[in-house]
Amino acid sequence: MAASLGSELDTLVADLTGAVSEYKAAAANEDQLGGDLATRMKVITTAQKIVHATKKPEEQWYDQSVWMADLTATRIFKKWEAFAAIPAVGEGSISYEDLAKKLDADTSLVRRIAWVLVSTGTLKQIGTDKVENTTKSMVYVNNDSNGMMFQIMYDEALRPYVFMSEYFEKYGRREPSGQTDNPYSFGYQQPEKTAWEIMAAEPARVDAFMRSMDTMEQHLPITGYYDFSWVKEKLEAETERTALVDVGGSRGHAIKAICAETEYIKGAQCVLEDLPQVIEQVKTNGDEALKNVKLQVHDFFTEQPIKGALIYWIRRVLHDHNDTDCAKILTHLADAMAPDSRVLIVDQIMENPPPPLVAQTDFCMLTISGKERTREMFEELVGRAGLKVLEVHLAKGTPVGVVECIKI
Ligand SMILES: C[S@@+](CC[C@H](N)C(=O)[O-])C[C@H]1O[C@@H](n2cnc3c(N)ncnc32)[C@H](O)[C@@H]1O
Repeated sequence: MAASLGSELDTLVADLTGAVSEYKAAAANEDQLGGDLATRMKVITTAQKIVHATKKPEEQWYDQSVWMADLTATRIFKKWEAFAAIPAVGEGSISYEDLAKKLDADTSLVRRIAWVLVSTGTLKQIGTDKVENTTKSMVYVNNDSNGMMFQIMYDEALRPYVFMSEYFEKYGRREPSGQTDNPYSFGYQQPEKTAWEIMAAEPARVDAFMRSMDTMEQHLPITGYYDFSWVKEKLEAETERTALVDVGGSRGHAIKAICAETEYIKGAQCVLEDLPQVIEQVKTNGDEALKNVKLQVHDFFTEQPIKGALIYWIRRVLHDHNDTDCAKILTHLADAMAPDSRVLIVDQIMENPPPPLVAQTDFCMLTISGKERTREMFEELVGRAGLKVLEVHLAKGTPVGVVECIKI
């Protein structure tokens, strides 16, 4: 071992010991503000650095090939409901033979697929002929939202990834910019359609996608990192004024969270905007917490109908779109703003360079011509719409933030 590697490992091990202490302290305090998540991530990233430093360059393909097999084996077992056919954690094991009978498959085939998952720790083998679930494999049982997240990434992103190099051969080495003719539609061999049109043809895929969005929600806090209190005084002086318009607000979950957090922003002062089918669904759902909220059908590529609201809130929308389309969306908001209005863009704020989970999200958005953005990219983007960034408010322990903008 080279001396430099030895001292690098010593430093990393000391960092890891420190990170573990911080994590234990944060976990003991039950820090609700994400400190627990942040300190846990530090343990993981430091441990990964140790592995990275120890691994030789010529060994990288080992992991890459193992992950390819693991992804595929996991997807097959999930589709076959094999994880559900194995007793739940703590309830024992099943022989490969009995599992194969339940799955109507060859025992030898079931064992070979399971071995990949045993090798990566997803499943545990007992002796030579039995297998049991682990807490990791249990996420693939019963439509668990984390398992659905894996499924959606495998089903929706992997095929565009596999064909992406061919895409660039055909369309040129350019960032994709269209709703159609992007790596997603190319990968699905329907270049003339948008991702949503392709997915909509199979209701089960749409259902899986919606479930995965629920999981995303758990990782992307809505409240707790932006101070709405400046709105309070304004609303006391102008009782008729719209407090908040949620642009592309979907089920109204952000409005509910903000009203609950602030109390001084009332549902009746909020407007939920989305496409007709979404607003129709919200009406059908009849959510009691949204009963006073104005439901407004609106296409954000057209003129904003609610003028002079205090806040135009636009969350997890811009990363679906290229810069030209985002500038159009933001320009409609800028045109509707009063001098004291603010646009709050809520999205991931990428670091440069981004950590793996954010880099992969950006890469995934590339398949549909969307992108994640750094603070500088947001500054440039909002400038194109006649806005300027006042401040960026980051949610502790997550890559999410509010980009607070005013009119220039
Ligand atoms: C990724 S979701 C984000 C939903 C919500 N803002 C949130 O934070 O979870 C994007 C939303 O934009 C809506 N949307 C897509 N195109 C739209 C358009 N042209 N006009 C208005 N809403 C649109 C979708 O229906 C969906 O509800």
